[in-house]
Amino acid sequence: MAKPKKRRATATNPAADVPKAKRRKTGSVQHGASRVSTPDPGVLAPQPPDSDGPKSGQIAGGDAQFASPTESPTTSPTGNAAESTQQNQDPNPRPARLKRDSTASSSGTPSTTSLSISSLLNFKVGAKLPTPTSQPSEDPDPAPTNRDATQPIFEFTTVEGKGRGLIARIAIRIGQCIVEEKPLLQYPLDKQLPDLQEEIEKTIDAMPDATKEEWQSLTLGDQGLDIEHPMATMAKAFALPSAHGFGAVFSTISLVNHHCSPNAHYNWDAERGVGTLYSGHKIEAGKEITVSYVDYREPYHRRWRAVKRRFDFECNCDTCQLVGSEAGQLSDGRRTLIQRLFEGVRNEQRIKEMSGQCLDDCHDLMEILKQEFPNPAWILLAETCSDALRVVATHSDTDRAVEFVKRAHRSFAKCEGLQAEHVAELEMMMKDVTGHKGWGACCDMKCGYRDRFGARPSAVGEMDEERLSKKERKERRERGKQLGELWLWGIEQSSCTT
Ligand SMILES: C[S@@+](CC[C@H](N)C(=O)[O-])C[C@H]1O[C@@H](n2cnc3c(N)ncnc32)[C@H](O)[C@@H]1O
Repeated sequence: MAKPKKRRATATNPAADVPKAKRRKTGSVQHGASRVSTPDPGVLAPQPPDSDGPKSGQIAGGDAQFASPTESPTTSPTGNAAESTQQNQDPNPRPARLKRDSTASSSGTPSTTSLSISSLLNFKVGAKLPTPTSQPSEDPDPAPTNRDATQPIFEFTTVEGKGRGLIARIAIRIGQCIVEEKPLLQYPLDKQLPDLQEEIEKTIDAMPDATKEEWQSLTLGDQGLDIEHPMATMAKAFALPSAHGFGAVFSTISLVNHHCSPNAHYNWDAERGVGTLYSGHKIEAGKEITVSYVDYREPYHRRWRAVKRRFDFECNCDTCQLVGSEAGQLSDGRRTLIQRLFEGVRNEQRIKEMSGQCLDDCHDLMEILKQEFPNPAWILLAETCSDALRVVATHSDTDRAVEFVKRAHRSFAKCEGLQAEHVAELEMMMKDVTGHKGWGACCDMKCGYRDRFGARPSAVGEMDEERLSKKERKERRERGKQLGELWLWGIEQSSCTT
């Protein structure tokens, strides 16, 4: 998984969005899914074994924690998958195709620095993060967590045309934590192979035996490895983005294969220094668990090139196999549109001057995403809610912001867990939405926002509900819901005035 690129990197989500309070630094390895502060070059972080020994749910001796088949929190639509991406990576990642001992341990606590990873969420500088609670407040449909689980819900199997992969042993619910684990090691992605080789050798030498074994079990031979820099090429092949500009190699998560319509989502949790893998939608027993190594919103040819250039293989996933067919053309058309819409709704000038259009576009995005990913790409839906939140926050529209922040929180929580940094930020915003970094950024009374978006209309009349039949009450509620949706997205319809 060499060359991870920035998570959710977009032209309109610059590092400047990151709250200053969260741009902490340490002298060495840095953690945080996508933003870099200045890393101390060349510091690799060997991961010492947990002093407490293996915990339940870990791969023996290690820190990977799995969801338990016995745990069954309620689930609902949620979070999927996306790109875990970072762009400054190695050009020649090589796949390693060797068996691994699934009982080996992962380990270690990297020295951490925390950076805000919320490329889509803008929080005011100096805002204090809440301590994440076990359940999101006011979330009627909380994301399941399985962090204390005891049994793996997947197994490692050979997958045709891909080498090893993770297969669901049992049905996995939407938004379920599949695994979270500490990395075996981390390294700066911009290191050149000779330097990296040297540093990784030192790091491995310093590893406890159990960790060393896990590292070795990732690959059992030299196949695909650069003879002069075998360790470095191996690290590049298995790295996922961790702190900005750094890659992390995991005992388990690094073995998840790529798909252009993935069903799981990888995230780096900077606060805790762990990688997490959450299911993006229901995964049936026997199905492969996949993530996307690249920005899968792109059409086929761009994805193909990105995978080839950064990871040096040709994707054979179901979505890529549509190429040349009508379905493939439709998919490409939708993804091209999805990309354009994302770009448009993140353009600050446009948010200020064409807020109505931006909100419309967010609404269209939701619809197209649902068409393109019938198994919902929840991470993309979550991002869309965040984008809509930014639009309405810019214009100090509290009513809509409250709604979007709830939706974004719920979707992100299911993709990345309640403890993820920006999920915690959203949770705090749910208490005070004016804490959004962009709150009130547009003070221009000529922007037209107020003309177009009025206050929330009362969805239904004053009629006494008790006089209605059950059926009428139900219809009325449905109608109210529809009107609420139209209002939320600023969609003008005469029926709104019912
Ligand atoms: C990080 S490794 C994943 C684990 C790997 N399957 C193994 O056995 O070590 C990435 C490699 O897996 C293979 N792979 C992953 N996803 C694939 C896909 N969609 N199509 C073809 N090969 C894939 C490629 O060889 C790639 O270089």
